[in-house]
Amino acid sequence: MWLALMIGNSRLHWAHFTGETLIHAWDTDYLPADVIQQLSQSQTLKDLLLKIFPSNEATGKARHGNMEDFLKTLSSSPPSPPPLLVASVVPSQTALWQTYPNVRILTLDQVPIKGIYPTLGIDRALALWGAGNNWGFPVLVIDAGTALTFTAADANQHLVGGAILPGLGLQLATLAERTGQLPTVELPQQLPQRYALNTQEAMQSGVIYTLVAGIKDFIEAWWRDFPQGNVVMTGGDRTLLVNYLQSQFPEIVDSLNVEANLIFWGMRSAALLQR
Ligand SMILES: Nc1ncnc2c1ncn2[C@@H]1O[C@H](COP(=O)(O)OP(=O)(O)O)[C@@H](O)[C@H]1O
Ligand SMILES: CC(C)(COP(=O)(O)O)[C@@H](O)C(=O)NCCC(=O)O
Ligand SMILES: [K+]
Repeated sequence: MWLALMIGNSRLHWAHFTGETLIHAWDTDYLPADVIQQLSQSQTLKDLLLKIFPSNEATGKARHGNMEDFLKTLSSSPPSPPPLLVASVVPSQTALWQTYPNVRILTLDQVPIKGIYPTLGIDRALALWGAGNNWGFPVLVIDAGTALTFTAADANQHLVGGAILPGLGLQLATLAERTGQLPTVELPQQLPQRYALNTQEAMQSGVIYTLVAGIKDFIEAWWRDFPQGNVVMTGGDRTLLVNYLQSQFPEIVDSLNVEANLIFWGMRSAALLQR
């Protein structure tokens, strides 16, 4: 067994693999440096997972099923800390994981997309590779994370390019942080009223309606250039975004694939290629 860790700008994304099979994926907050040090001494998988499973329910909520049940099902454990494959877009966080004994850090040159520019985020490259392997190329990946990114590759698995903008959460947070009167606002579960009559809903409306319109525009432009092109959405805000899109442009959602684990598929494939 082995663990994959994708370090994003908001949090850590984990996956537990047995060989090529993804058993379980979950997210946690960043871990303090001393906890990472302790992980190196973890003798069993359960031991290790208990350390990286935060007590805080909200941040530790497993993507699939319940973590407690999952831990109970673990029968065999390896004798030493399990191999850890790390990909990161946060260099200060990557540095903390260098101490882990059985660690491998993925780099951009290990992702077989052609025409990659040197500063492309490895999360974007891995998600693109994972999506193309599963649905086929050409493919456009929309990653609704801290930043929202569009990343596309053509039928020859060559990078077409993409775009980066502040994600849903970041747009709202920036408004609250950089103004004198705007409050902290959560993302609503459903599409709000476009014409809001209070500040919170006005912020939600502005951020959500413009982002949804922008996503629709990117997807339509993609289909003009690549009529057979696939579109895959991932990232922490994917479900909310699909809800919003569904209310306004259901025909777009019909042609959209939504997958939480794209980056892990890319990591699995990159790991296999390196062997
Ligand atoms: N527990 C959580 N912690 C942080 N972000 C969360 C959480 N649950 C949902 N989100 C949403 O996920 C988004 C971040 O997406 P994610 O893909 O996890 O980020 P990254 O990969 O950049 O770390 C935030 O904008 C937020 O709205
Ligand atoms: C665009 C990103 C900040 C997205 O990061 P995320 O929101 O997934 O944490 C990351 O992919 C990155 O730092 N990219 C480097 C610049 C580029 O891709 O061109
Ligand atoms: K992202």
